Amino acid sequence: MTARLYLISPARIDHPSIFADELRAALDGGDVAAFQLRLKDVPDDAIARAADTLRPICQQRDTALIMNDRPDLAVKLDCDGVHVGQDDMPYAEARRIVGPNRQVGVTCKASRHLAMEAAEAGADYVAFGAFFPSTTKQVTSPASLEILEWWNELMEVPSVAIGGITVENCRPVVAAGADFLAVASGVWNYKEGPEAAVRAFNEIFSAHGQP
Ligand SMILES: Cc1ncc(COP(=O)(O)OP(=O)(O)O)c(N)n1
Ligand SMILES: Cc1ncsc1CCOP(=O)(O)O
Ligand SMILES: [Mg+2]
Repeated sequence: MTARLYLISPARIDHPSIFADELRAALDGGDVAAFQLRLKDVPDDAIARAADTLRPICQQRDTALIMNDRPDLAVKLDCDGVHVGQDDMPYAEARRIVGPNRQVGVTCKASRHLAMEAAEAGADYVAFGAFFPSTTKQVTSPASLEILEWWNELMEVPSVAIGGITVENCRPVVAAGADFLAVASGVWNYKEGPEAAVRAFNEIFSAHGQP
């Protein structure tokens, strides 16, 4: 399977209707499997405004809308899933809140043990990282490519690679077998703009899939 892009939102979206144009442009650049609304320290009503504006854009393009941290808001705002980290809540609690029909992804940092645990419990994907220094989040768990190779060899549950991934540095992550590359800055701050970034990532994914 070739890798796919998992887009992470900027940490703040102060004007959802302006950001909507940026998101549309990014998604026009090519395939994006998922878009995660990751608004940190933002009031619920602002998260709701952003979700309501961005949901139809994701739906039109078959991009799953994933809520970060908050399974309650994933349900309330009709998202396709939720992502929870080790400091947010246990997988089982997130699953109980969202039910069986929404996706639950779990941060597993650089830990084989956390990933096995999450997969056995029923997570829809496990996220490993950080693979590179990130300007979006302080990296506390540097991950190496071996964990992706090991996971890809042994397990069916999809893996997400995250942390400082860019068009320029992503090739070894793709080659190591990551199913999804989760990217924030590498898309929003790409020198030629988000649409060009999504196009460039997809060109790399397709080239890797060629015999
Ligand atoms: C796809 C994906 N992977 C990892 C994370 C990080 O989650 P977490 O450790 O809970 O940190 P915050 O993003 O909440 O700051 C993620 N959000 N998405
Ligand atoms: C949320 C998160 N978790 C580990 S690194 C990271 C930030 C991802 O953003 P970027 O692609 O800009 O490094
Ligand atoms: Mg979190």
